[in-house]
Amino acid sequence: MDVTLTKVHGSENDFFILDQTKLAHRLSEAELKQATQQVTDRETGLAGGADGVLYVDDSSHPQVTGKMRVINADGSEASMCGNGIRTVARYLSEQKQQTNFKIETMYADLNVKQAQDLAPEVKTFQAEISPVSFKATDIGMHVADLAELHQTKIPALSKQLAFTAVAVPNPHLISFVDHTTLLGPELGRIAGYLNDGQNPYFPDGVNVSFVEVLGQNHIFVRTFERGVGFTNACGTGMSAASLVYALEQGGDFDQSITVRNPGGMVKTLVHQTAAQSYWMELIGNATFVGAATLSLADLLAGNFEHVTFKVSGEQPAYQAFVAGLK
Ligand SMILES: N[C@@H](CCC[C@H](N)C(=O)O)C(=O)O
Repeated sequence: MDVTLTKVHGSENDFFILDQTKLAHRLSEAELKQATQQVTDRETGLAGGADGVLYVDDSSHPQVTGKMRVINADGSEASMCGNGIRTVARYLSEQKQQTNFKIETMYADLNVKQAQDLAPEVKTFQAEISPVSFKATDIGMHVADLAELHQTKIPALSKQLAFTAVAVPNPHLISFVDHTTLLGPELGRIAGYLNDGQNPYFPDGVNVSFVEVLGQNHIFVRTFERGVGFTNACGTGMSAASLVYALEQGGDFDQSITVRNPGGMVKTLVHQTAAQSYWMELIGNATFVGAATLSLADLLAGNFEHVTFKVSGEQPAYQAFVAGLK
């Protein structure tokens, strides 16, 4: 039996979409992990590898169009993926002929919709990012018995940098930095340590983002992701960074925030619904790079010698969009 994996990206945070509803039988939990580790490997994987695999399935929830599960490159499961959900939104939109619908994720059924293209021929979708929590118990954080972490130094990590931790609902640690620090080695050092599985602060790991303020409602976010490492962009990280920017650094609620990243640019909106109750909107490209077809046996064996890869032709428009960013 043949399987098709669609290679996609949001801000060059790249994934394969595998639609379980098209298979004769659903992959087991062990197969999901095995297939993900094999296709994502940057050296030996499929079509240059990827940051993870987005598994699409039917949802049993009423009024929900489909379900997304996110498996990181290392085989761990993430509760959400902001760049990924836009590409799954586009995939389901084309499959089901809908433009405004809900997708089931681990903790919430999230609203998604087609948005105005960010640039010519750059298909764009927007997604609700929620639920938000600052509670240490929701973040998996153990820092000096603190119930929450806001703009606080953790001397074991850095004597200079202050951090805020938030779950959206996957866990994020955010620090506002200058340009030199944004591009320097500190992010890799700190995030590498916090994702080593041994440290006492985030035993299950955490996505770590450094943020530079470029102007009013204009930020740059660089992220080291749990379960992956450095990625070109992290959608939930950019949403979390936008929220912390609005709360701590003078960013505006309910107004478009431009978020640059190493792979391009997205827009976010941060909303407050009640005291300490927030949600965000993430708007960005949902680009299909191409489609790989191979046998299920080869997928599970990690044998990519007999793959047919059909290029979509969308990537030049995306690259022109990035080249035009100021
Ligand atoms: N790249 C994603 C986040 C993927 C999950 C993350 N690695 C985690 O383990 O929480 C995004 O765009 O949000």
